[in-house]
Amino acid sequence: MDAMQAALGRYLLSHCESPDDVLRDLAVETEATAPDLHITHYEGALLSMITRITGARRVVGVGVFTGYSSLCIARAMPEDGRLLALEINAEWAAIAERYWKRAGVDHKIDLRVGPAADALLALPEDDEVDFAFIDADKVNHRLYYEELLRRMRPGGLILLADSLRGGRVLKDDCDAEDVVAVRELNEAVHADDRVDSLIFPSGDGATMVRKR
Ligand SMILES: C[S@@+](CC[C@H](N)C(=O)[O-])C[C@H]1O[C@@H](n2cnc3c(N)ncnc32)[C@H](O)[C@@H]1O
Repeated sequence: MDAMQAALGRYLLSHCESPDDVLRDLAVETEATAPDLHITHYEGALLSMITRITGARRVVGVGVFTGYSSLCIARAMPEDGRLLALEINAEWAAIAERYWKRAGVDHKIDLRVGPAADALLALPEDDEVDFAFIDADKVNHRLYYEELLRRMRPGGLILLADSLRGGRVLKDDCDAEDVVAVRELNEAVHADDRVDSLIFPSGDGATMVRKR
């Protein structure tokens, strides 16, 4: 990252809602747990903003990790909103639960520990999801996308994390499994006439998808 990019990153952070003590402590504990997996505070603030703008009450989060994104979404949901939070790793999910409780949003979150595919396939077909944030194992994002799209209400929003893979989606000779999966998903979403979509360059890129 060059100096201008780093300075702009700090500028963006200084112009969004600041993290409170709960988010700050969670970031510190997360950094000590698995430094490379967590979302940034800027991305968390963006998730809060999207949740507020859309007024989402039925939300699904795929890939909880230690709970930063879920906490930002849950705080921004109305009191009767419900977030179905899916995470395969019980140790990380336990950290998330502690911070959700401390923030007073645990009553809004239904945590399921196990493979996300199992939980999504078990959801009723007529479910009316308003907003879904998919940020888990990239090779399965296509499956999560399809299962959630079937359950979104028209006008509902899906946000897919990490759509650029650090620029490796551009490198045709890169055949890493996650990069190939994301590249194929980007093409499939772009060609999908059930949705409007665009990739925007926040973090590692994110695809915003609106069901028609
Ligand atoms: C990039 S991290 C998510 C970061 C998170 N959104 C946050 O707020 O910081 C990806 C997460 O997906 C989880 N994951 C990977 N495979 C999964 C699966 N099959 N089902 C559910 N969760 C999975 C990982 O354990 C990890 O916690």
